[in-house]
Amino acid sequence: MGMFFSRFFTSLFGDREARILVLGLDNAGKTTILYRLQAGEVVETVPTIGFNVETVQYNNIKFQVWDLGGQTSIRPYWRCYFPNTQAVIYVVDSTDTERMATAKDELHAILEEEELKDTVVLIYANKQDLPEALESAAVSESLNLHKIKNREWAIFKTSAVKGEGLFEGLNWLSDTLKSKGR
Ligand SMILES: Nc1nc2c(ncn2[C@@H]2O[C@H](COP(=O)(O)OP(=O)(O)OP(=O)(O)O)[C@@H](O)[C@H]2O)c(=O)[nH]1
Ligand SMILES: [Mg+2]
Repeated sequence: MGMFFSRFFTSLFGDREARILVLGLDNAGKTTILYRLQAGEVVETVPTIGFNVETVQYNNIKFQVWDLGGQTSIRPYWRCYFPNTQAVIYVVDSTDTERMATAKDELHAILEEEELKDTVVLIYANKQDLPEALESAAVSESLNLHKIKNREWAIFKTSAVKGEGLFEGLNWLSDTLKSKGR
């Protein structure tokens, strides 16, 4: 009953909440994206050891955005943050062709996780302001996105430094979460 009323009031007043994890290899631009979304500015970052968490209010959803460090040695700790997550934003450095295969493996490992099986996945093909950046179709192919089954996903080209594509992606995410009644 309590649950019913809280859902009812949420749909009436629109203050839905969603917990989002921002994952991806180190240097992909996760922290830059988090602060671009939250504060609208480019901050100087250092590699994240642990996490940053901020609230981003968008389209009547209060997103609780968790940005986790992506270095190889700390990736095993991502799983500590998996429970109760509605969406994953997976960030790829579109210029890092050398590590595209690693980025693919990490993404598909995430998609296999039981605790994340109901999550929606938004992929940001980041650093599009750089001339050597791969197009989203090439990133999509390198990451084997066509193999993703039984889950909503989308890829957006982004530049965290220019502030491009980020909110388009978040828009897709909020629409998708709303249509799933999350
Ligand atoms: N040119 C360009 N550089 C970017 C972009 N996004 C991030 N960067 C740069 O990439 C570097 C790494 O960015 P971070 O946001 O710290 O990367 P991260 O994914 O949080 O890395 P970890 O915390 O180690 O996992 C920084 O020098 C950023 O300024 C972008 O869209 N374009
Ligand atoms: Mg970081």
